[in-house]
Amino acid sequence: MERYSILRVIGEGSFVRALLVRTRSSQEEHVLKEIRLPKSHSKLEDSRREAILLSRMKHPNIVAFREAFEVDGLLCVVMEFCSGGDLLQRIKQQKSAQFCVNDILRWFSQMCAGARYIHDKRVLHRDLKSKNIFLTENGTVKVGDFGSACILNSSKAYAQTYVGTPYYVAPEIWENKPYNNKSDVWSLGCVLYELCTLRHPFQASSWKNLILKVCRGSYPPLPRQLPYELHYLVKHIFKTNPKDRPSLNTILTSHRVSKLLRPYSPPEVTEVEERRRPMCRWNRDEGKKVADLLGEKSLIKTSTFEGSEFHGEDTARPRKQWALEPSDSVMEVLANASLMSSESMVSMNQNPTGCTHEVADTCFKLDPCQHTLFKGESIQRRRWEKDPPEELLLLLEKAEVFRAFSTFLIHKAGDDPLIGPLSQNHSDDTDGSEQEKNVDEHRLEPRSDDEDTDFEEESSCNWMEEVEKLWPCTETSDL
Ligand SMILES: Nc1ncnc2c1ncn2[C@@H]1O[C@H](COP(=O)(O)OP(=O)(O)OP(=O)(O)O)[C@@H](O)[C@H]1O
Repeated sequence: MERYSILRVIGEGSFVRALLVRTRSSQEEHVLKEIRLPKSHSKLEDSRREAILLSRMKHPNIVAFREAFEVDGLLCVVMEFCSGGDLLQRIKQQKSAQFCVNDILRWFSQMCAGARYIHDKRVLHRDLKSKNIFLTENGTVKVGDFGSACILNSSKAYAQTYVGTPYYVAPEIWENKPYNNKSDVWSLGCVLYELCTLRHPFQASSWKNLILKVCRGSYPPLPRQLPYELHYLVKHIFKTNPKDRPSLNTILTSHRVSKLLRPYSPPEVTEVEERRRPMCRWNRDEGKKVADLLGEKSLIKTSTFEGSEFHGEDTARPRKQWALEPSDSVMEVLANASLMSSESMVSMNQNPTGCTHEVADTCFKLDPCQHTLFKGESIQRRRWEKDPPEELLLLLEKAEVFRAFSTFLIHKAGDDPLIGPLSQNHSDDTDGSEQEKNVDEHRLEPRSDDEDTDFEEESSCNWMEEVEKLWPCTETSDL
């Protein structure tokens, strides 16, 4: 501890204190998080999780870990200081001025790159929200706060309780279904929506309405002036069935929005993508065939008088043409050129079912009874129930809003969950939800992304139990 001098306290909760410190040797500023260590062994391990997980993450879009140590019953985690503050503060600073599209794309691309790295390590963050996404001095986005993260297929006991923030929690969590990488995607979708609108996508004055809206994927549409790709992405991310949601890898590489995001990806990420893309090379025979064909095409073209029609001239202008045999240099270039394999064509032009977008669109339109035709097969699409369990809704209906305040303890924060950090006031006139459903069903309707669910936590969390614990006086016989 003597290696650091404390500059100021930047945040304080019941168990955690965040300090801005200066490292005496280098004079660099860092954040030192002091976490009060619990007495019980299992909870002790939980507390160490953030330090352990953070120490394993090395990525330009993840808050860098420096060191961790224990002293006087405190776990101290020292990490990079992001002097630009968090995204929530940044959004609030805007007041009502919208962000420019470039900023939205840059930040979103970088947070996806950071979160994809986490998923690649089979870790779920589980508390992605604008408050946990930081900006450095030069405007780089860093995903932080791994206090709620979990390693997949780890302790089932931990998996029983989903630690999250209600505004950002995916429908499958409320529906008591297994959560997976797509649940983090939902949360990032909420952050993206906030960047686009400066509002939460799901806003309500009661728990029941909040959960209903989330479970129906019902949110006010994005401003029309935003690019079509962003509309499409948000709609895709807020699919209530996680299998229909794209993974972060899809978003960054093969989604309609990818080409808009790519210029903003950190160079390291683009390089990794290049390495992931299988490289195929022409062999010499194939190269010769293509070169021959090109040669023929040139010959055919040269039999017409280029430009005469357009310019109204009838003078023949001879074009350069290949000799009958393609030159050695052409053969050389073709032999070494990378050929886009059919696999990468799929990622560029097709959805993960293998249909091109046009074909898949047709499949979708021809398919009112939820069957998707592909390669002559009829594949039954699985669907999730539309609404959360009736039992849960009845419980929530009985719960008074002020009790919802304590429910937020499940999510380890102290604010009223129904006054989100961006909520203007407690009441919400958008509780009526159906009209908020996005329109343009055919154009924007994304298709199932089953193969894209990288991994899934085996045990589901049990919200029913959590809610019942909070409202023990509720007579279950009344339900
Ligand atoms: N690496 C960092 N760089 C800059 N500020 C940080 C960093 N990490 C945390 N902070 C800030 O420190 C404060 C406390 O953060 P901390 O993660 O302890 O709790 P919190 O975000 O307030 O609560 P929660 O437990 O809900 O995440 C917050 O204002 C946060 O923005």
